[in-house]
Parts: sequence; C-alpha cells; structure tokens
Amino acid sequence: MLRAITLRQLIAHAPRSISSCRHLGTLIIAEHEGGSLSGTSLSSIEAASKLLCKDDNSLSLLLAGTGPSLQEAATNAASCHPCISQVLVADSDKFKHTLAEPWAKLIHLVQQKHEYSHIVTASSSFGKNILPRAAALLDVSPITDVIEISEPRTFVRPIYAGNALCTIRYTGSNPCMLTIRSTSFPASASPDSKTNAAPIHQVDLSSFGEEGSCRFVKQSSQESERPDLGSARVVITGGRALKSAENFKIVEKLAEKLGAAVGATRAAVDAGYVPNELQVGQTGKIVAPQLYMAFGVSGAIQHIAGMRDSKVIVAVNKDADAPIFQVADYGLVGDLFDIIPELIEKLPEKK
Ligand SMILES: Cc1cc2nc3c(=O)[nH]c(=O)nc-3n(C[C@H](O)[C@H](O)[C@H](O)COP(=O)(O)OP(=O)(O)OC[C@H]3O[C@@H](n4cnc5c(N)ncnc54)[C@H](O)[C@@H]3O)c2cc1C
Repeated sequence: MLRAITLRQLIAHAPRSISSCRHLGTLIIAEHEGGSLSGTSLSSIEAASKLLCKDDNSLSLLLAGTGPSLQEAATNAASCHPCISQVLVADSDKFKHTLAEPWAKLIHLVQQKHEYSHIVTASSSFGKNILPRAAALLDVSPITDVIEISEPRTFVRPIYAGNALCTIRYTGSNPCMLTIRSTSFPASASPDSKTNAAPIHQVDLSSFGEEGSCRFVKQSSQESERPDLGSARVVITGGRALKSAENFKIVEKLAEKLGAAVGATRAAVDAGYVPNELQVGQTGKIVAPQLYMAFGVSGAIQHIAGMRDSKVIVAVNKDADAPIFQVADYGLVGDLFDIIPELIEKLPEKK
C-alpha cells in the first residue's frame, strides 16, 4: 500500500537560512540527439517550470556537444517552451561523449558565472551519471528522483523502492540540484513547437582548464527497430517464467505485433534471457506507458517500483495470488505459454 509520509517535523525545524536563499533562476541540463531535445529533457523543462515564481521567471537550458546537430538542437530548444529565457551552448570536443567528468566541470563553470538557485536534470542514465559529480564540485547534496514539486524547495520523492513517498525540504545553500522522474512530468513542450525564440549564448570555455583523468574508449549500443523502452506507449515484459532466451522470443514476437518495447524482470535478465538494458524496476528503467503487459512476473516491489505509474496494467500469471495482480487493472490466471501464442494469433497485424 502506497503511503505518503510528510516530514513535518523536519520542515518545522528547518533553519531560518532557507528563506534567505534567493531565487536566481533555474538551469536545466539537457540531452539532445539528432538535432532535437530528448523527451526526458522536455520533462525536465516541465518540472523546472513548476519552480517559477514571481521573483524568478527564467529558465536557462544548457546544451553541450559538438557540430551542426548541437547548433540545430540549440535552435529547436530556444523555441520549444515559452519559459525558456536563454539557451547556453558549450561547443567542444570535450563534450562529444557524455563523460561525467567534463560535464560536471562545465556545470560548475556555468554555475560560478550565473549563480542559479536550482539546477534540474532528468533521472536518466545521463542525469544520474553527471549530477552527483557536479553536486560534489559545488559542495551541495543533490535530491534525486523527484516526482512532485510542492514548493521551490520542497519536493516529493519515492523511498523504499517506491513503497512510500517522502516529502523533503532542501535546507542547503544554492544551487538546489534535482534529478526528476520523467514519468511524473509529462512533457508539455514539444521539440518542434514554435514560440518566440530565446537567445542562444555560447559558453566561454577559456577557463575550462586541463582535460580530466577519464578518456572515452568506445560505445556499443544495441541496434533495435523497437521503440525505446523508456518512452514506449506499450511495453511487454517477461519474467523468470519464460525459462530460457529461446522461449523469451515469444514475448518479443508479441511486442513486434503490437509495435511495443520489450521489458524484463531482473530475474529474467540475471538468467541471461535478455540484455540488462531491458530491465524494468528499481535498479532498471522506470517506465509509465499507456499499456504495460507483464507475463510470468511475480510482482516483487523492486519490479513494481519501475512500472506502477503505467496507465493500464495487464498481468498474466499461473498463480492467482501473485502480488502483480494487486497493481493490475486486468489480470488473467493462466499459462503464458498458452496465452501468448493465442494473443499473437488473434491480434491483427501491425499496420
Ligand atoms: C536491491 C534489489 C533490486 C532489485 N531490482 C529489481 C529491478 O529493478 N527489477 C526487477 O524486476 N527485480 C528487481 N529485483 C529482484 C526482485 O526482488 C525479484 O526477484 C524479481 O523481480 C523477480 O522476477 P520474476 O517476477 O521474473 O520472477 P519470480 O519472482 O520467480 O516470478 C515468476 C512468476 O512467474 C509465474 N509463472 C511461472 N510459470 C508461469 C507460466 N508458465 N505462466 C504464467 N506465469 C508463470 C510464477 O507464478 C511467478 O509469479 C531486485 C532485488 C533487489 C534485492
């Protein structure tokens, strides 16, 4: 049962210095690909817009990378949301690959110049990689996985694998650094929308200093025609019950028929049925599709933590008492090896 915990005592005893922290604007650390902002960055803009108050109506967006796609992304970002007041662009080979070390230095450099009160990024692999390091350089404690912004310094975040919610107030000095759960802030901005374009400024990197101790070696990414798991409208997940990588292919076949992304439990990943980037849950991806179908998934809290915000949840399990049925909108007690082939046969071909 989800329970909201309000740490009233913490708030009541918060030091008076909080009120003296001035609002100086918010910096959004954005990701881009192919000349557009990522969906998670649009969610970050949505979250950051909730920090705006009468003394602070400025959202700055920081983009880094190199080449024409960076400049194209900056142009698109400048007009994607009416609250964006400027786009800061760091164009250098140092940011060609998203290494945490140069990114953290960049955030530190930008913060020293602009003194933002908030720095926001998504709880994506990118955000989780760079924000803690940047926070360490700025000597503040970041607040991660924010799902609600109650006030500019009061946030709600899940704890105990999403089994409880905790309301916390940031009492540290500026900047207040946040990672936000994209699934909780659906993007109202669009990469293609056209509002009045905000100015684009190049970040002065002359004082950036020496290269760090990390070097990029290589990147291997899985080629797939399926939708991205984090942003798919439909996710089909298989659990340990599939018993082998070979058997898991029926889940993939069903996903193909529905134009869906494939997900997996940690048990299925650990057993080697699918690669670990397909893991959904506390230590995997957090998803919130329109439709989530779970086959042979028991519903451990660590798994539920990653999919409980899905709009419609369908579960198929042999065990009528499986915990997954407690969060499912539709449950079917039965053998997945009978049900999946029947679904594949009866569902119409994807157009
Ligand atoms: C720190 C920590 C972090 C974790 N992070 C994650 C995470 O991010 N994601 C995650 O998924 N797990 C995570 N786990 C693991 C989690 O606790 C569970 O062990 C895991 O989710 C179980 O996976 P499962 O449901 O596939 O397997 P099981 O729990 O073994 O469930 C298999 C289910 O399949 C059903 N079944 C069996 N055969 C059939 C059949 N033929 N047809 C239909 N149903 C069938 C069974 O009744 C059972 O309910 C984490 C654990 C820890 C300790």
